[in-house]
Amino acid sequence: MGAEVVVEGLTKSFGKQAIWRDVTLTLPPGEVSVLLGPSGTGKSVFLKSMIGLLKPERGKCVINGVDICSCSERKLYEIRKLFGVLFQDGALFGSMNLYDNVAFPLREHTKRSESEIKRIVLEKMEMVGLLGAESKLPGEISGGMRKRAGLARALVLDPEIILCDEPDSGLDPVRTAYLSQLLIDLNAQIDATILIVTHNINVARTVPDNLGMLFRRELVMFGPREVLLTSDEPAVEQFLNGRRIGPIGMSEEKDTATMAAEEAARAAGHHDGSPEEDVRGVVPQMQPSPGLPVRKGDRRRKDRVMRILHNLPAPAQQGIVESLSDSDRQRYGLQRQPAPVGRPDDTRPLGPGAQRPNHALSQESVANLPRSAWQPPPESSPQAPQPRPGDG
Ligand SMILES: Nc1ncnc2c1ncn2[C@@H]1O[C@H](COP(=O)(O)OP(=O)(O)OP(=O)(O)O)[C@@H](O)[C@H]1O
Repeated sequence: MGAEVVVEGLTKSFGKQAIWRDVTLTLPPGEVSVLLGPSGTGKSVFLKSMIGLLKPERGKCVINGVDICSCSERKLYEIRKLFGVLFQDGALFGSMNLYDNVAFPLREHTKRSESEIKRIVLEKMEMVGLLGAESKLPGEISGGMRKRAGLARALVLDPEIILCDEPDSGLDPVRTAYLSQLLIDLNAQIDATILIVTHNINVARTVPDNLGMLFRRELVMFGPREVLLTSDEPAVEQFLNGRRIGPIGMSEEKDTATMAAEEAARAAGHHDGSPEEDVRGVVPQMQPSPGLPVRKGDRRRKDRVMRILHNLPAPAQQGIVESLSDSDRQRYGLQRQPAPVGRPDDTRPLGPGAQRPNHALSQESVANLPRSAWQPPPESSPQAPQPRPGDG
C-alpha cells in the first residue's frame, strides 16, 4: 500500500510574494487525489515542496514518520525514493532515447545489473503502451507519448507516492482520458498514493477519490470528491463551471467593483459565452480497466468516508450514498434511499440559464443515514483502518 502524506500548516512564499499559507491536508494511503486551482495559485510549488525541492517557511509534510521540511539531506534522499514524479512536460533528457530516459533513475539510484534494468524498463514501457518505441528520442514522439514515457520513468523505482503535474496539459481530450485511465489502472495494480495537479474539470470530476482546490493563497477545501463537486463555494462553483462570473479573475482574483459590473452586465442580458449548464454534482468515478484487480484504495476510501459521512454537507452525503452499489449498501447497513429532493433554502443566483443541481438529501434520507461512526465488519475487512480521533 502507498504511503500516507500528512501536510500540516504548510506556508510558502518567495520573498514578499505569499504563495499559500497554512495548507493542511492528508493524502490517504493508496487513494487518488486531485488538486485544482487557477493558474499561478502555487500548485506546482506545492508538489515541489512535497518532494523537498522547495522549502516552505512553516509547517510539516510527514511521510512514514519523517518531516521532509526539517529532516536531514540524507533522510530526504531516502524519502525521495518513495516518489515517482511526472513533470508537466515529461522532463525527459532530449539527447537520450526513451529506454535510457526510463532507465535513468535505476542507474542513478540503484545497483541493479543491466539485465535487471532491462526487465524493469521494458515492463514499465509495456505498462504505458510504449513497447517498441525504446530507441526513439523525445523530440521524435508526440506530447502524449512523452507524458507516457515520463510516467514510465516515474514508475521504475516502484514508487509508493506518484505526483503528476498537469498530466493533461497539451493533450487532446481523448489522450487525456487514456492517460487518466492509465493512472487509475496503475492505482489498481500497485496501490500507490497518487496526487494529480490539474485544471481539467473532467479529470477532477471522474478520476479522484479526494478533491481539493487552492485559491487566494489558501486551500479552499480538500476531502472526499463529493464535497467539492457539490460545493456552493463561489470560487469552486465558478472554477468547475469555467465561468467568468465569480471571484476568480484573469489575474487570479477580482475586486468587488469588477464583480458587481460583471453581474450587472449579465443581468442586463450580456452573454459572455460561459456554459449554460451547471456541471456541479457527482458523476460516476472512473473504474479500472476490465480484467484488472479492484482498487484497494476504493474500498478503504469508502470505509473511511462512511465513518465521517454524518459530518459531511448534505449534498455530499447524497452523492456518496447514491454512488454506493447494492452490496456496499448492505455492508454499511443502509436502506435504499428515496429519490432526492431539491433544496428550498438555496436562493443564490446562478449563471445565465443554469440549473441548480438537485442533490440535497430529504429529511427522511438523512434520518436513514448512520448516526454514529461506521466501522467495517471485522470478518470482512481485517485490515480496514480504525477510526481516528476526530473522524466522528
Ligand atoms: N522558484 C521560484 N522563485 C520565485 N517565484 C516562483 C518560483 N516558482 C514559482 N514561483 C511563483 O509562484 C507562483 C505559483 O507558481 P506555480 O507554478 O506553482 O503555479 P501553478 O498553480 O502551478 O500555475 P499553473 O497552473 O499556471 O501551472 C507564481 O507566481 C510563480 O511565479
